[in-house]
Amino acid sequence: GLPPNWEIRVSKTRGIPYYFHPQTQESRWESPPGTDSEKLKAYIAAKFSSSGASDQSSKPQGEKIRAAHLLVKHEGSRRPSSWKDAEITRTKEEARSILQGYEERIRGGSVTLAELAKTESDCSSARKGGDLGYFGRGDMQKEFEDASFALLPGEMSGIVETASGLHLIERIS
Ligand SMILES: N=C(N)NCCC[C@H](NC(=O)[C@@H]1CCC/C1=C\[C@H](COP(=O)(O)O)NC(=O)[C@@H](N)Cc1ccccc1)C(N)=O
Repeated sequence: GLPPNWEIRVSKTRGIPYYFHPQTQESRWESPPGTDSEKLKAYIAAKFSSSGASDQSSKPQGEKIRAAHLLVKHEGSRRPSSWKDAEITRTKEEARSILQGYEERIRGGSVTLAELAKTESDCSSARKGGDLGYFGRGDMQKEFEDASFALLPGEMSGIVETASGLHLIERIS
């Protein structure tokens, strides 16, 4: 797979995959150092060969993936309320630092995303450890979809922002 926080995206102009690092906004054609190239080559082949041209529009429509997420909402969320909190008043920056703490603990191996999501996620999927089941393109908000589909199974995203709030996403399959 890719080193953490790197994503694979498809260049709209050249229709080929490139590597993107959301936190630094860095993008590059060649894979970042630390990439497990055998696994990545297999992933790219699987992901882009079936659709011929690698642009997303010709992607087989049925492709579904399964992912879990941990959502921390904030005062600017489209629905600042959840099973945990009738009225969510934390700021977006407070939400970000909370989620950064969770991300460090998960990457450090002391806790899993599913365990934290159960008690901490502001999404109703918390009761299932954040598991959203299978979904395809067009089901989720675009930022969430793009981040999820760029993950290899077993990989976790960095912090992803949607109108719902801030998420950590782990692709299951
Ligand atoms: N499986 C699907 N197709 N379910 C429809 C998803 C709708 C989609 N949702 C999102 O994109 C975000 C990312 C993941 C969760 C989510 C938002 C919200 C929380 O944010 P809020 O809406 O208060 O702003 N949780 C949900 O929707 C939950 N039903 C997800 C879920 C819960 C339990 C089991 C399965 C799925 C959207 N297009 O808005």
